[in-house]
Amino acid sequence: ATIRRTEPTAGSGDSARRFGTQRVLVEPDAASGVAVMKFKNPPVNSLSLELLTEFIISLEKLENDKTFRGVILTSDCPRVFSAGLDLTEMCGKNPAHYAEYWKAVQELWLRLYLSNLVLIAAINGACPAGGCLISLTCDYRILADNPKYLIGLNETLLGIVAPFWFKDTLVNTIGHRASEQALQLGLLFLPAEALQVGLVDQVVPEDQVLSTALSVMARWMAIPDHARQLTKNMMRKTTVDRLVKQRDADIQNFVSFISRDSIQKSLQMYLEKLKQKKG
Ligand SMILES: CCCCC/C=C\C/C=C\C/C=C/C(=O)SCCNC(=O)CCNC(=O)[C@H](O)C(C)(C)COP(=O)(O)OP(=O)(O)OC[C@H]1O[C@@H](n2cnc3c(N)ncnc32)[C@H](O)[C@@H]1OP(=O)(O)O
Repeated sequence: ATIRRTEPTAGSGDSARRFGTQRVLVEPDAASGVAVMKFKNPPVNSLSLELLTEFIISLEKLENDKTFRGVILTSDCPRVFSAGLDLTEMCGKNPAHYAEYWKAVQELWLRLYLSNLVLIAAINGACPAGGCLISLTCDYRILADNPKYLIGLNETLLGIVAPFWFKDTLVNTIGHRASEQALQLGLLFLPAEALQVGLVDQVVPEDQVLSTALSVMARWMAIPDHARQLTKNMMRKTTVDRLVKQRDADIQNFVSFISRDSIQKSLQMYLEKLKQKKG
């Protein structure tokens, strides 16, 4: 994927400078050590190969810069946090493309789930499937209180299956029984339901999502990094290791599953339905 970096905006010092790429805007505040990362892949922030690649690059840059200890993930697109994996990357392409795409999805999850940074999701829009997965990798989730902003792993509604590491991430967050129902039924939760089941940690009015994320961040930043990071590692490493041990097999599984005629048909029909919704 070709990555175009954005120029820093004119400002009065580091904290006023923006950086990032075409699809991932980064607003750093060096003074507080917190950066706000905004996905900008209109119309719905679908996780295309380009967006995944730019996300990984931007995250790596922040991880390697000791100035930053916390990142808030949010959307620059109105009403959608992320529509999840890009269905056009999984439809009508060849096995080599599917393999490359899946490797990038794995890579992003691995980096996010064990990130040394404090990650907070400021969920300011709809958050299905892969979008929900991204938020689940964070240490804390704040969802805007809007009945249109549904969140959940809805893969079964598309006729596909959430991979085991999506499932593990959900189980680690809301527990086994709730995950069993949520995954099989492909549940998309309203904000109040998401809060009740523990899928998000707070639901706040839409105009307070970012300010709430910043004040929650201050609390997490007050904890010494080494102690917090070791604790996070202790909680999450077993889950990560499961995928690391079988990364290639997981790619092969994905490629053969997604290449099936029946799965391709389901995905095409789902995409068609999304397009028809407008007309
Ligand atoms: C047993 C072995 C198992 C191995 C594992 C195998 C397989 C598992 C693989 C993957 C797991 C999958 C994870 C996923 O994330 S799949 C994606 C699921 N996403 C969704 O279901 C969301 C679909 N989108 C929506 O519901 C809505 O778009 C929205 C996000 C609620 C926003 O609604 P809004 O009304 O604002 O927009 P539109 O619906 O009009 O959409 C605008 C435009 O965007 C296109 N689009 C929407 N979502 C996607 C997407 N995910 N990918 C690509 N394109 C998308 C939509 O078609 C419209 O396009 P148009 O051309 O008409 O403008």
